[in-house]
Amino acid sequence: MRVVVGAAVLRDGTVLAQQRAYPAKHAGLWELPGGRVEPGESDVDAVRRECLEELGVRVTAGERVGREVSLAVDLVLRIYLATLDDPDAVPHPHDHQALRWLTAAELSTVDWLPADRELLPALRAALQRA
Ligand SMILES: Nc1nc2c([nH]c(=O)n2[C@H]2C[C@H](O)[C@@H](COP(=O)(O)OP(=O)(O)OP(=O)(O)O)O2)c(=O)[nH]1
Repeated sequence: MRVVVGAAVLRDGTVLAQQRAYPAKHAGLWELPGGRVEPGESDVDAVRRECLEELGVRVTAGERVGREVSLAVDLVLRIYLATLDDPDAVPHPHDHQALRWLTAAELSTVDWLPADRELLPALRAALQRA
C-alpha cells in the first residue's frame, strides 16, 4: 500500500490550502500540501519534504487528523497537523495556482478534491481546537 500525506499547516486558527494547476481532472480543485511518501521514508519526513518542495517552507508534522481515506486500490491519503518552524515564514506556491489560509468557517467555501471533502469535519474540529 502506498501513502499520500497531506499537511494541515495551521497558523492563527487557519489552515493552508492550495489550488491544483494540473492534471486537467484536478485543476482548479483545492488540496493540502503533500504528496506520495517515498519508499523508506516516514510519513512525517514526507510532510516535511513536500512542504519544502511545494511551498519553500519548513514545517514540523504533529498528530494525524481523521481517518485514512482510500484514493485507489493501492493508495491511501493520511492527513497530519503541521506547524511552520518559523511562524513568520511566507509559503509560495511553486506549482499550484493559488494558496489560501482558511478559517474553520471558510473550509467549505473552496472546492476540495473528493478525498479531502471526507476529511473536512475532522479538519474543522482540529481547527476549532487550535
Ligand atoms: N498532495 C495532496 N494530494 C492529494 C490530496 N488529496 C488527494 O486526493 N490527493 C491525491 C492527488 C494525487 O492523485 C495524489 C498525490 O499526488 P501529488 O501529485 O500531490 O503527489 P506527488 O508530488 O508525489 O506526485 P507524483 O509522484 O504522483 O507525480 O493524491 C491532498 O490533500 N494533498
